Amino acid sequence: MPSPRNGVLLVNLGTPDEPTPAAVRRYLREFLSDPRVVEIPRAVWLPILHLLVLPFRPAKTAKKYASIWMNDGSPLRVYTSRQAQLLRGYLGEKLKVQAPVVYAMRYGKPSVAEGLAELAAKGCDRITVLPLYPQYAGSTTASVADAVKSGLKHAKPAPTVQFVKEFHEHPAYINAIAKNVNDYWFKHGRPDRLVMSFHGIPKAVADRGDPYPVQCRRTAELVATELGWNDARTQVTFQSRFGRAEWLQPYTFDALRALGSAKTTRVDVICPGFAADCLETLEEISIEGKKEFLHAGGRDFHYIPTTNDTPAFIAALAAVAQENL
Ligand SMILES: C=CC1=C(C)c2cc3[nH]c(cc4nc(cc5[nH]c(cc1n2)c(C)c5CCC(=O)O)C(CCC(=O)O)=C4C)c(C)c3C=C
Ligand SMILES: [Fe+2]
Ligand SMILES: [Fe+2]
Repeated sequence: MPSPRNGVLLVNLGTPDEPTPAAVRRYLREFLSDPRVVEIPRAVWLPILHLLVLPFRPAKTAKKYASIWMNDGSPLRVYTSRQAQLLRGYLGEKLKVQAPVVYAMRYGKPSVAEGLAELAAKGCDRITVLPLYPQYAGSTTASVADAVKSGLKHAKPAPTVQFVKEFHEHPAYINAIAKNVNDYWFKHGRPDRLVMSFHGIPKAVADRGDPYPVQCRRTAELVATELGWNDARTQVTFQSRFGRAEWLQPYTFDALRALGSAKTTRVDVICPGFAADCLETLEEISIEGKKEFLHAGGRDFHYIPTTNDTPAFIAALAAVAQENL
């Protein structure tokens, strides 16, 4: 019997191929058609999506993507692909675990099915799927699980799959976030207030039992404690509200405006729920959030880049992957 061969599949959300309305429309069509993402009856949602969202939103969103685009493409893709490459090296050299690591995107390319096929072609029959979402949410994590299930429908023989449901309180993850903040503060000094901003979800979804907000608050508490800032200087907020329904509160922009009005001298913002910098951090927080704070009367705004390809975060991914190999 040949020994089983491990492989790791990192999965992130996905991002447009180009910062153009057409590419953004393709991306949003796939993303927002997922019933895990918009939990309203299809007969109600699909007409709204096709008549009110897809004709208008892509042009606006494409401009935002253009403002953060990197030489090598969308930041989310650039960092996710670096994470896969660095994790492969880390597992092999530091942990002596020979396991191919590939990345996939839940929406767009390379798809989860393609990632699974690539690992199968490398001879992997035990696959650890590591969604790059530290906090579990139905709209993100469970949607990756759906894609894995359908991606393996025709696999013969199907590999054994270990699915990482969450790592929101893993010590190596908490350490990577705290170290990133401390390194930043060592270079740039400390703020008066630290805002930890997480992507929101609809309040109704949370009320139906999604563990996401509890996990976000747990992560924030652990990071704050690690920093010695588990007190009134730190606050947790939720960003990226989509649509008119109520989302998790407090909203990040409201909090930034309130801090500005209170003449807070300096605010630093971190986004611990994002494994990679992306539109939601680089445009919404670093550009728009800064404007909100400064226009309201704040003086100094710092967005601390997320952990991206920092060694401590790669070590955290390696620890999480290894525990699930
Ligand atoms: C980190 C976890 C995320 C959760 C939870 C999440 C929920 C969620 N998102 C939308 C709608 C949109 N999100 C968009 C972008 C986006 N979202 C996440 C992460 C989470 N989303 C990331 C990493 C990104 C950035 C992608 C990139 O290319 O950089 C967008 C697209 C941009 C836009 O048009 O505003 C939408 C739309 C919903 C509805 C939802 C939960 C119900
Ligand atoms: Fe989102
Ligand atoms: Fe947004």
